[in-house]
Amino acid sequence: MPNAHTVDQVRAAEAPLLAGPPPGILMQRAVSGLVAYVARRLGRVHGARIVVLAGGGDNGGDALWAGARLAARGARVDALAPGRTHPEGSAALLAAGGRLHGPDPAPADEVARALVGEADLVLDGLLGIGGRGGLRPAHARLAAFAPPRRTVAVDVPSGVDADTGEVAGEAVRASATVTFGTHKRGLWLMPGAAHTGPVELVDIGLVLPEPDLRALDDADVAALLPVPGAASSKYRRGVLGLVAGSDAYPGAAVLAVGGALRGGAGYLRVITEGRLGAAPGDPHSRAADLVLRAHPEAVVTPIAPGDGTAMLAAGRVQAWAIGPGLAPGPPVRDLLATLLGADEPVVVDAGALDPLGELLGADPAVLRGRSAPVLVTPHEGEFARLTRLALGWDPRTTDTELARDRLGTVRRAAAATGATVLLKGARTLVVDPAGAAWANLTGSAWLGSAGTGDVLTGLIGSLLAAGVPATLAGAVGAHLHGRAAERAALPLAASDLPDLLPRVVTELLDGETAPKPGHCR
Ligand SMILES: NC(=O)C1=CN([C@@H]2O[C@H](COP(=O)(O)OP(=O)(O)OC[C@H]3O[C@@H](n4cnc5c(N)ncnc54)[C@H](OP(=O)(O)O)[C@@H]3O)[C@@H](O)[C@H]2O)[C@@H](O)CC1
Ligand SMILES: [K+]
Repeated sequence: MPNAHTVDQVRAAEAPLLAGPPPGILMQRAVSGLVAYVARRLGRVHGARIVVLAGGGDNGGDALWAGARLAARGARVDALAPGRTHPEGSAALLAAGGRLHGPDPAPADEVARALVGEADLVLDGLLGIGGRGGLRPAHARLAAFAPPRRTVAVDVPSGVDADTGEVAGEAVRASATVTFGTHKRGLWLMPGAAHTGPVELVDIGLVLPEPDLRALDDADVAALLPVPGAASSKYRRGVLGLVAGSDAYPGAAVLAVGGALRGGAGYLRVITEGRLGAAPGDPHSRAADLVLRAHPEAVVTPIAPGDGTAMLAAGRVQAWAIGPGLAPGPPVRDLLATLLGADEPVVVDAGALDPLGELLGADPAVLRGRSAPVLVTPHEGEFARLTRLALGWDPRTTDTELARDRLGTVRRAAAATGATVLLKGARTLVVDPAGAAWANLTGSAWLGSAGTGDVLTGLIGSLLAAGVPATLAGAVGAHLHGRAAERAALPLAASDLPDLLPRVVTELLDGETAPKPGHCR
């Protein structure tokens, strides 16, 4: 299981190792890992042109020492220093035949631009975990010169807050980040996570405490997946009640059903909202027709809008998912209130999120009396609306807070509402009311298209129905959903995802997609 720690946790873990002999051992371990990565990436060190962006702290020290070792192996190394430099690092570089530009006089922009333009690789050692606030102007100017495809960030892309992922002003964009000891939390949190490229973890021998943020890898997900055994039956594997689809939005139900079926639900009851047919007891809905045409294995019950009694009468379930393709309004609020009154786990998405916000606004304790969890799955816009309705947060402030401290903001929302919050996005986060948090490391930017969230809701609902605890159901669902997206033909459409899940699950269970140690995308 990959883990991420806060800067304070890293500092505390480093302290005993820094206090003991031999001096500088941690930095030399870090440098060895960094040089090994660079050599592997370049293929040939001798004759390669390397530019080091060297800040004044130990992060600059790492980059300068790496530069020295690469220069000793025949690379041409130029270091650009916007201020004072790490004394031992710069001395080592000069002794190995490297060149140091700056700090007095400061390297001219034309010189920096020319060197960086010719470089095979740029090592960003401007700032690491000791950085505070936005980059200072001289650092920011150099950061702007770093070419994203040829830049490797040392520990953290400079300008990205290592704790929160905040990017205040200019920040290096790297094609990869080599980080030391553990993943820094900010590497997994947007917007900083967009600056890292793949992250390579170098073990420097830290003994670390419980992580502040976790991620699942393929092996974790394979171990958590509910797999039927000899004693399984369609009921024992879990019955999901999926409330999705209306006459206005029937397609969302089809997508959610696809996700649910490929999530392994043993039995799927689909409740669609429609108008009542001509004869009493003859309800009819477009969503029901579409679902049955696409997925004949689903058992579909059309109900009149807001008819909670008919919804519950569809049969017993182990978990509910509600929202895809529903238009927010009083009928959905009634259905949701009915589900909250029953004590099964519930996934709340899309058209059921505003109604949940209203229920929470009217009674902040509405989720506290339940023993079964409620998992909400908003994207950023829906999160801002949900927290406005439920908690009275100003949506503009919420947007700012999400950019400043995404994890902290989601933790506050989960704690205040009593819901487990899955915030969808480039690095989906899942946080339970007690603050336990997972970041999802799979996926592709192509997932940002209509309908992909409906598939995710069905998938997570299936996992909940099979008995996977809510936070893990969210994290496992997001992982599988992301892996499916990585395998999609491009451009991806949401309806491709359910059909890609069987291959993903098969590979996971066969152990074929295990990532390289320490590597996350
Ligand atoms: N400790 C260890 O054992 C190991 C540590 N390792 C490495 O050390 C790194 C941490 O090193 P660090 O603590 O020296 O911090 P780091 O980020 O290099 O520089 C901080 C200095 O920069 C300045 N500054 C601050 N904010 C700024 C801003 N916005 N814009 C511009 N400048 C700013 C400020 O200096 P000031 O000018 O204020 O005196 C501050 O003192 C870590 O990321 C890893 O790479 C590895 O070798 C493994 C072993
Ligand atoms: K850096």
